[in-house]
Amino acid sequence: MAAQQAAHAALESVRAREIGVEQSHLDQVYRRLEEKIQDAEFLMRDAAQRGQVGTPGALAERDAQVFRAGIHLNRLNNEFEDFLFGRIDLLPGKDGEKGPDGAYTSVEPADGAVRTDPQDPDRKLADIAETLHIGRIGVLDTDYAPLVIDWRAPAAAPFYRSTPVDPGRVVRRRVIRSKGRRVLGVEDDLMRPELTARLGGEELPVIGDGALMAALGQARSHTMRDIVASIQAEQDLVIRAPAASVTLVEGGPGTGKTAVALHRAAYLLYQDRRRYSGGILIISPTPLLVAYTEGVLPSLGEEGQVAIRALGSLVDGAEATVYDTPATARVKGSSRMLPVLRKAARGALDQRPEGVPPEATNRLRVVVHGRRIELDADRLARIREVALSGTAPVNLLRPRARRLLLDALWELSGSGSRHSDPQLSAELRSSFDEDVTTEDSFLHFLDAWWPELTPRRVLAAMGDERRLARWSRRVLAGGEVRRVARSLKRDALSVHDVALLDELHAILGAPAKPRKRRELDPLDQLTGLEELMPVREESRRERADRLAAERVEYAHVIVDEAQDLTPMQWRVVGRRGRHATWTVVGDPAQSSWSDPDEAAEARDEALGTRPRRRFTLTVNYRNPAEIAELAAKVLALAMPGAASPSAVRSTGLLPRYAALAGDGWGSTVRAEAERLLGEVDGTVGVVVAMNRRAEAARWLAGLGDRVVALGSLEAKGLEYDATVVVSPAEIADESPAGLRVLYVALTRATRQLTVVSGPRDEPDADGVPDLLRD
Ligand SMILES: Nc1ncnc2c1ncn2[C@@H]1O[C@H](COP(=O)(O)OP(=O)(O)OP(=O)(O)O)[C@@H](O)[C@H]1O
Repeated sequence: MAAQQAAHAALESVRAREIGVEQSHLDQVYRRLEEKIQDAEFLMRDAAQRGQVGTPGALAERDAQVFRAGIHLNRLNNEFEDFLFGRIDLLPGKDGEKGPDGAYTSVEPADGAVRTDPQDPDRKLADIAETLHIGRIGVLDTDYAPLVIDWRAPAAAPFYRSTPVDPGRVVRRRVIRSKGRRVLGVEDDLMRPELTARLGGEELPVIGDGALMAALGQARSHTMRDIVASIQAEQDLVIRAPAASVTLVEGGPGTGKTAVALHRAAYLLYQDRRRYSGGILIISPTPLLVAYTEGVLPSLGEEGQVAIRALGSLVDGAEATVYDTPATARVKGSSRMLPVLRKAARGALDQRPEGVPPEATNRLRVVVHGRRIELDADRLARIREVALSGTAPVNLLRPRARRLLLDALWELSGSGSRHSDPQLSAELRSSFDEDVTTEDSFLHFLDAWWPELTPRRVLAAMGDERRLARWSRRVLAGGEVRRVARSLKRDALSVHDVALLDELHAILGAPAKPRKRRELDPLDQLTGLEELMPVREESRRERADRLAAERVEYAHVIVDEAQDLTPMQWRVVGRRGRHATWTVVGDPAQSSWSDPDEAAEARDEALGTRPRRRFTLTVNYRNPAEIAELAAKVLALAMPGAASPSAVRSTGLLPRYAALAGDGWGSTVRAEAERLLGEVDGTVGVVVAMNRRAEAARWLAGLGDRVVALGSLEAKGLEYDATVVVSPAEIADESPAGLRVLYVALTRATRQLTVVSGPRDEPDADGVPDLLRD
């Protein structure tokens, strides 16, 4: 006992000493940071004074200097919770080369770095040649020696990549825990345990183990944390993969796909800030997942250049707030909607704007040079047909239609045949056109007969079942038409409607703005150049501005939960990254889309022929083994033969089963949620079938904000300390992809899981539902 106490005391004293070592390094770092802040502030003041000199050169230089110093100050002033979090002690490298961050570049140890102890041939000896500290941003000392290496710099890679199997130069890898300016603890991993390594003449001490386990065991909040201090080797390979083309990442629940995607965005910006000034877009399936993840990039010192958007918020001015039934979603998400939308975009022209009487569009009557000329309904229909031939965007065809109307009126007027002199004839035509196009009756007619269509207007027109049936003939079945039309009658949009709006935007094109009369191009005075009209009515500059405002494209697109994108959503996403490089992360076993083959085809179309690199993540960092094992039973049903990721830890806490008590779901679920709130420090998620969302929120009323109720589709990507999954059978029966959705629901907990069963679950005497029995 006494010996044990002595050993413990000795260990504690080494720990205290090592914390002291890291504390003095952190003090040095902060001293240097303060100097740099002072420098930056000096630069700002200096620049302000320079502004008073007033020569154009000095002003430009001042602006550039203020800009640079401002960015610098901002980064330095950013209060990072754990600014410094890692350290590696390295053997000497093969060559003596140093990189831009001041560290040696060689990955392999120098020959002879490890030697045999002359006194004990079984003992290997080595000296540490270099110690690097890793942090959120790089800091150089006044002599350019690296005080802290940015976690994204090449020299930091061994901190993440080194393993006992493939240690490279790393002997000891240390995770440093700190808060503000205080070092709280250190955790070491030995990469070469067989070695007796010396640093400054003393044997290298090793403190504890399990920095990763400590990170995984922490209570969860409603926001995701970064994982910079514990990125694992297989994850690091993805984060630092070259961005040349498409990086495809697959992995089961909890393997860190979302975390890796976010860290990759920060890494890419660090690597090539100029290239990614075009922006990085991260696409999330739900606003809940956006809210959960959006704090991670600022914690990595990256903001501004990265946009995280939910699929339902990708179109400006539209926001998805309601859900479609699975059957309706299946139709709206399918690429079968494409021909329907194309027909609708042209067909919607027939729909008169509100308050416009029928005679306003089935007859055009104008008075020119004192004569009345009229085009009847048949003639107008033929003109529309000619104008609409081809696949050009409907709104860009309005000038062509206008031109065809003028041609027809001119022909009817008979004026063309009156003069054989081409020049005279052309002059006459031009004055004819001018007369007609300034007449109110013509302008009103054109607005009513060829209205500028907006995506919203076409979508609303599709809410008329008869019309939709016409536009979707031979594409959609009667029941499908009914369901889609009914869903489009409501005011609110679903995530699938937003994709339809974006597609319609592409089909319609932005309305061409006619120029003001005084700006008319001389070319407008010519005849027979219908095809030029769209270009002539809008200058090249205007067009460029319009296109820029119309659609934002990004330099890199990251798709999270990619397995869930419908074919129509892949088209939306594809339009935002036509010239981009891509990172696509997902898990087919969690797909809530009914036809994965159709979605894969659409994905391939969006990604084009760009070469792809594939990665697989294999370790589940979220669920303890006890929960992962239960989820694997559902995986076997949902995707027979698919491999489960291996859980990295176990808690000894088996999932609990509760059967519905006498007074209904409310009291059973509430009691279970209350019990779990008492057992965990963090959050509790209650997952129910989508149609029970509203009542589930009522069951939990008054229990506080550590507990939330979620529909099965909303649980995607999120995690909680404990979860209650309500009626697996109801979730599984919700849609053709129900078993995969249930697999998602069962894999959200980091500590505890309770499954509550109702009669539909056919629970056994222990409350275990039929679906989860062996
Ligand atoms: N290297 C790591 N160190 C510490 N925590 C990690 C690490 N990798 C992943 N985690 C944690 O594991 C959990 C799961 O990560 P994440 O949500 O990124 O997984 P995922 O693969 O996207 O899961 P899902 O497919 O279920 O959405 C998160 O809490 C994350 O912080």
